[in-house]
Amino acid sequence: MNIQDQKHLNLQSDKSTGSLSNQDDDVTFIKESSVKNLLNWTDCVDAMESALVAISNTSQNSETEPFSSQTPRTFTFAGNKGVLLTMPGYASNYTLNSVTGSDKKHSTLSCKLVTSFSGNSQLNPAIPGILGTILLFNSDTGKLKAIVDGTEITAWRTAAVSVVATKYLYCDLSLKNLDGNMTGKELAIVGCGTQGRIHALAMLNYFPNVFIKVKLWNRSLNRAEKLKKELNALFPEIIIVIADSSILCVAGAD
Ligand SMILES: NC(=O)C1=CN([C@@H]2O[C@H](COP(=O)(O)OP(=O)(O)OC[C@H]3O[C@@H](n4cnc5c(N)ncnc54)[C@H](O)[C@@H]3O)[C@@H](O)[C@H]2O)C=CC1
Ligand SMILES: O=C([O-])C1=[NH+]CCC1
Repeated sequence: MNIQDQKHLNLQSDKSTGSLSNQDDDVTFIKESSVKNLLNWTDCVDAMESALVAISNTSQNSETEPFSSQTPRTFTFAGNKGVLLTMPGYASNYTLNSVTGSDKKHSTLSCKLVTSFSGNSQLNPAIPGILGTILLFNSDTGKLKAIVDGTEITAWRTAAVSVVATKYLYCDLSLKNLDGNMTGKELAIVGCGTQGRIHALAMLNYFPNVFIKVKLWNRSLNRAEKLKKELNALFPEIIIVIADSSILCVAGAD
């Protein structure tokens, strides 16, 4: 949303949350930089875990159990330049344990709009190929409550779902049946674009003291080097190496 659009909606800045809210309509706009400040891995993984539980129950008739309703996403092609995806969804009776405890139930009605334009990486300056905007509605009245920049959320939630899968399909199994410990592990990241980067950050932040080494591979060396530098600064105790091939990257990794 550009500045003129914001003025048109008579949005006012809320310094405490970094959000912009239209007091007349009670529509809040949360821009990307504020979204980045609001996200953390514990809450994000918790939310994805709850969403997956709700998604697994589509019966729609529970007063108390989590359930969801989700139509297939639609694809609107903008010639051969890119595509606009619409992703509506409703989740009800879910908990966010890390935020509001296990008693409070939440419901969310929303629609995410995502564009995917592969040429964006060639722009100067480059912008992400995948951009998102999330519309949040009051789930009792259907009234629009918030417009949230969804680019960072889309990146985070994708990696957060991988963390949930790792937690249940790898860590539990590892602790119970495999080698019986969760330290000294090696993480392999194949591809160091948006998703490769955020997956590395998700795994290293959510599972502290688990990984001793991260192996990176990317088709072009410069992106692997950029991520190596970032991870070295954030996790100086972890060995970060660049593998010569994708096969060598995954060889021996956990
Ligand atoms: N960015 C996001 O938030 C989300 C992305 N996705 C999906 O994840 C995938 C990656 O997306 P991004 O990380 O955003 O893209 P990106 O453009 O940031 O990164 C793409 C990665 O793929 C590598 N790559 C591309 N072509 C290759 C080839 N022929 N051989 C080897 N490596 C190649 C690039 O070097 C780069 O590491 C896409 O399929 C996207 O649809 C899914 C959900 C969310
Ligand atoms: O599920 C999602 O949000 C996306 N899938 C591909 C691009 C974004």
